Amino acid sequence: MAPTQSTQAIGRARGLTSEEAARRLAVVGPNAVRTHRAQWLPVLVAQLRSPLLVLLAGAAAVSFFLGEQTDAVIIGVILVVSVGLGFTNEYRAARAAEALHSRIRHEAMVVRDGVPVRVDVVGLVPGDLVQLQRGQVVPADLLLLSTATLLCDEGILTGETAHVEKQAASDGAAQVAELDDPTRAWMGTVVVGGSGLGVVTATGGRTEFGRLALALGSRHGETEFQAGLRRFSGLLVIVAGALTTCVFVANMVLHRPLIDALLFSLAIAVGITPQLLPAIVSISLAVGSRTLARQRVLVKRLVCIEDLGDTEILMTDKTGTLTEGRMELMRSLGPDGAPSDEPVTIALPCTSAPASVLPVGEVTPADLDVLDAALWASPLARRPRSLVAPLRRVAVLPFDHDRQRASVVVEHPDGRRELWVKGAPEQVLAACGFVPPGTRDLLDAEFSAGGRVVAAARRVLGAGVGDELDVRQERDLDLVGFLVFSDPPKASARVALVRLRSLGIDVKLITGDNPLVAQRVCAELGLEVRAVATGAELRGLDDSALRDLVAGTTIFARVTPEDKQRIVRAQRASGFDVAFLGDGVNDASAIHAADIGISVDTATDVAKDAADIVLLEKDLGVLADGVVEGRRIFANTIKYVLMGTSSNFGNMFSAAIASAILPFLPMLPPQILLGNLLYDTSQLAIPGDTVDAEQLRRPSHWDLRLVRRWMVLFGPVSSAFDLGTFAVLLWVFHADAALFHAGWFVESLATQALVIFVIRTRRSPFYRSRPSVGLVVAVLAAVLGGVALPFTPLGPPLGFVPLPGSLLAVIVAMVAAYLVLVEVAKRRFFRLARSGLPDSRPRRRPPHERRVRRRAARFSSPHLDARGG
Ligand SMILES: Nc1ncnc2c1ncn2[C@@H]1O[C@H](COP(=O)(O)OP(=O)(O)OP(=O)(O)O)[C@@H](O)[C@H]1O
Ligand SMILES: [Mg+2]
Repeated sequence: MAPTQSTQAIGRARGLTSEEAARRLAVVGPNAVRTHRAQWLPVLVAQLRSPLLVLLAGAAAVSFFLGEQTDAVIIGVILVVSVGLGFTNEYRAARAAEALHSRIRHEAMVVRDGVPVRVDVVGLVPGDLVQLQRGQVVPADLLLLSTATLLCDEGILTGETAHVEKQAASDGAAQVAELDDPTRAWMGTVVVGGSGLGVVTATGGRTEFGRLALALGSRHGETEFQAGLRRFSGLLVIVAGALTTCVFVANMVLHRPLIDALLFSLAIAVGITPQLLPAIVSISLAVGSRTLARQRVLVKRLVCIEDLGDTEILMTDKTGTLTEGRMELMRSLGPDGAPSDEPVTIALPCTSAPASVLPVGEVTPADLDVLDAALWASPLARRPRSLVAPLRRVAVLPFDHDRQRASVVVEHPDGRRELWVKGAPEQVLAACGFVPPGTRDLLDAEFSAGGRVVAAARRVLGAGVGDELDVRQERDLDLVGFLVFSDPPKASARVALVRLRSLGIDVKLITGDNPLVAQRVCAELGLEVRAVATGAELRGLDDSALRDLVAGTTIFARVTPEDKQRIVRAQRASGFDVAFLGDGVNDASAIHAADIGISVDTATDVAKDAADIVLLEKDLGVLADGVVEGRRIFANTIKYVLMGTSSNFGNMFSAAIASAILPFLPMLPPQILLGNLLYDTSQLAIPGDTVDAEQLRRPSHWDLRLVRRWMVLFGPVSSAFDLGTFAVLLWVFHADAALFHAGWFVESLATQALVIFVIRTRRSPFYRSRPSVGLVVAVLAAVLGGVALPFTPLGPPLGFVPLPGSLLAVIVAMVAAYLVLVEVAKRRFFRLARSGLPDSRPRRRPPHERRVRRRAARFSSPHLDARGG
């Protein structure tokens, strides 16, 4: 356990001076458990970590000393260029990720030089005085100096869902802190109620949370997409390993020179493995994140873009997303529906502003939430404002999303005390002693009109009663009336909903508001509602009943934060990829529970923190753009994968077979590597390729089985074709080794590079889909370069001779025939794939680990020593 700061700190209500804070920061380092600085060394090391490259370099070195200098040098150059290519692309992407990270700031309220200032959480040092408020993530381990009904959710540390009540430390505070010590607030936990002030005792890696986060390692958890990539690479490694071994053994049996056989088999293995896959993915993501940033979507981690593309169900809140979110008080009504000032009067002091903001007249908009701010600003509140100004607020029980009420004990100048309550009408009526007949009908009519309705009620207290206020006192109230706020549907949301539907995304509404209001909003926006459920209906259900209900329901209304989370879980449990969009404290746990958590720049800390994606604007249209971008990236990555598993793979496979049959090696190791390099370079244009509109219409999913079936079908098609080429070369052109090498080099490069035009689209024939200019240029350049090579001065050292015109003509014809063959096979393949083939979904990561990682992203610094001690 961390040693506590001396209790003298309690006396230092002025906090640290800026100089002292800077001095301490220099000593203890930033308050971070991660670094997001792009570092070139690890990127380079990752490039070199491929055992294949190391083996190949080793073998080349050996052959250098055995006298094969030219070969060895050529291989060396090709390897350096390959690694350089991967490195520059990956590093550029890492820089893009760094830039992205710096755009999302996390701050805490800290007292420095005697005044409260906002400080980047990374700059906190032991001894800093930190203010805590509902919705905040505790920015460091704290010893609490004062609290006001401070409640923390420590689930991130303890795994328990119960909220923990905190209290201020007395002077003789224990020197050793235990996790269950109520006078401590721990970094990474969430303030769910009340407020407090604490002094920082530990930062960064020395906090409880820091230890937990560091134990997980600094790498981010895999997303579904990355897991898919990893399994795919694993598949290829196995295939490459088996093939290489066979080739090597066969060549040994044929008494070929050891080094030649080794170099040849290694070159084949290099040819098969998709070395550029990581680079392709990184470029796609970096380009995608820049595009998204322009569309006002910030992605916390690059890889989340692809998961965004997976979205099948979007669960969203109402206020500000489907509605304008700019509230205006329209009416203040008595219980009978007649206009009355009284409800406004009662409601005004029931704000979440701390009780210390006294008298009531001094409440400022900064202390208020949207609804309360609208109330205070309303012209209808002019007279009531002067009525409440002389009142004293004795005690406050702030609004919370579970009970959906706010209460306050007010004292009149003559000493009379009253309990004033405002909140969701259902909740306030439940606490009223008598409800006049007709009131519920009045209420339903107001709800159906779609506005936000809040009820006000009161109870007279005995003299001197009410210094302390708790929930049990919210009873036997007299209903005073209702406040009706307008919150009109957003015009842009209608268009966005249509777009989301056309993307195959099912939109559902989860709100704390009344079901009739939710229905009205959906009706106005044209969102088809299958069924409506309220939080109360869900609470009695067990998991499987809940899952069934959630599956068929569009609107979930009057839900608590806990309900929101359960709904998201239940929806995911039926196997769908669920995105959740919300901005309040009450949304944070649901954001965490979703596959893709989405929040808004203006959201509360916790919501923003829990999110993978932050919208600079709360707008569904922007989100639809993000989904499209995610799918585009995914589609392009899959193109590369399918490419790598068809011709490229087939060519290497035929070379392997041919090596066992031919009297000479079918291609020399440097030639294989060079062809591979040219091919790879042309593939670097894939991330910028266009994607057919129909491919963007469905959620994207990794389907390893599809890839495997593709490989099994197209590998042999390509190989069969190669064998045909061999036959032509040997028996028609009577090629010797050099001519054979040159002929097959050109033919294999042309087939494997050009086939992208067939594979990149599911349309048939392929020319009905237009590729990007960049791709066309890159592929043609690679192929023409390959064809020209034997005619250049580079030809002879590489072991090529110029091709006769007749052979070139035959190769052109064969390549054309090959493309037609693949086209036909492709059509059959996708027809088969469409019928049947249930999706095999990968297992998901344990949610808790994911939460720790997401929260750790908050405590990230661009400095290398970020791990702090
Ligand atoms: N400041 C407040 N004081 C009193 N009652 C409030 C206040 N804010 C909201 N309410 C009541 O509580 C209900 C639930 O509000 P809450 O903010 O929890 O819903 P929400 O789930 O965030 O809704 P949305 O989906 O619109 O964002 C509201 O419908 C309203 O009746
Ligand atoms: Mg909300």
